[in-house]
Amino acid sequence: MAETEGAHALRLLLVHAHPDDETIGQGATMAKYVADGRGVTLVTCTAGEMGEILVPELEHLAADREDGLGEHRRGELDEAMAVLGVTDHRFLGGFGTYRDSGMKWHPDDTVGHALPLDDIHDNAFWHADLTEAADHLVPVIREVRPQVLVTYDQFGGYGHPDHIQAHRVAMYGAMLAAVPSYRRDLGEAWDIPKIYWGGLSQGRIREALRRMRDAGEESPFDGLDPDGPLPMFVPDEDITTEVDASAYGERKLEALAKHATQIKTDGPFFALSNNQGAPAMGVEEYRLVKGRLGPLGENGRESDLFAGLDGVDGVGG
Ligand SMILES: CC(=O)N[C@H]1[C@@H](O[C@@H]2[C@H](O)[C@H](O)[C@@H](O)[C@H](O)[C@H]2O)O[C@H](CO)[C@@H](O)[C@@H]1O
Ligand SMILES: [Zn+2]
Repeated sequence: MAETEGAHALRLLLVHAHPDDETIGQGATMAKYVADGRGVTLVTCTAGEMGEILVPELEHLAADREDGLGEHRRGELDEAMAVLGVTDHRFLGGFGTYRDSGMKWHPDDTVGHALPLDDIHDNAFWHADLTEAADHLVPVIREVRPQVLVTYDQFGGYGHPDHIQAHRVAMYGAMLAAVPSYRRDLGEAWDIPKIYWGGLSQGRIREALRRMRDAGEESPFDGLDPDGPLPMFVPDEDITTEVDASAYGERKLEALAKHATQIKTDGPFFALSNNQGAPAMGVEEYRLVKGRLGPLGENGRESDLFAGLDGVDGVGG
């Protein structure tokens, strides 16, 4: 059961598609801001019912058997959020409203992103009505009144249909929530001052892949050439913000391990982290897509998602 946030002066809202995306993308940032006394609210759009199951003794939960993976991943998410200290996490529209769409890569390159399996469920998130889904987010935005929203880019990061849909719902919901005359029954309008898309820069992934190659480690990204083009990652020049939450890198790894059906702790992903060291896992990158950048560091990037908000409603000073 989500707890309503206390009166935090600074509040972050994250919108993600499946349990585990939040920790993979922003787990260290979430832990840092909770520790800094800021409000952190997570909205997850599906329960990940169609995911793979990396734990053999849980294979009976698969969608084509007992179809119990969504409920199990709800528990994994609870445990991961407990590790990060996040107490306010909700499912869009309530648990089970939207279902994981599954994924397969479309054979036609012009589509460019994964498409769900043909026989997906009626309430698959990919087929959600955008306004209906956004209307589940509007009251959350108007209740939480966040200064910062984080979601995916238009490609959903790596092209998963639910990530793309979560991006659309988050961006459209933020726009609708800001319109005073829109659905007054859903609360008083709130215009989120800063919106970011999470991302991983080509520079950081290239450096990590080269380090693993040189160390003879297996790469978690099959077939990626560290010296070749990396179009599925963000060009360095597009990254505006780098949150150094390296002090929470271990916490992030601990939370990732709670998503045990999805992430192997003895797999190359953890090897990547072990190779880089947990602190490196705690540096998380963002693109500011709405609002004003705060002060830039020597790296030419902003270091705090809440920077540059002076004088904005809800922020002291
Ligand atoms: C990180 C993420 O978004 N995971 C999704 C994704 O999982 C992939 C999927 O199961 C694919 O079939 C596997 O080969 C791949 O290794 C997985 O990462 O898609 C799932 C189904 O929609 C989703 O539940 C999972 O959270
Ligand atoms: Zn996902």
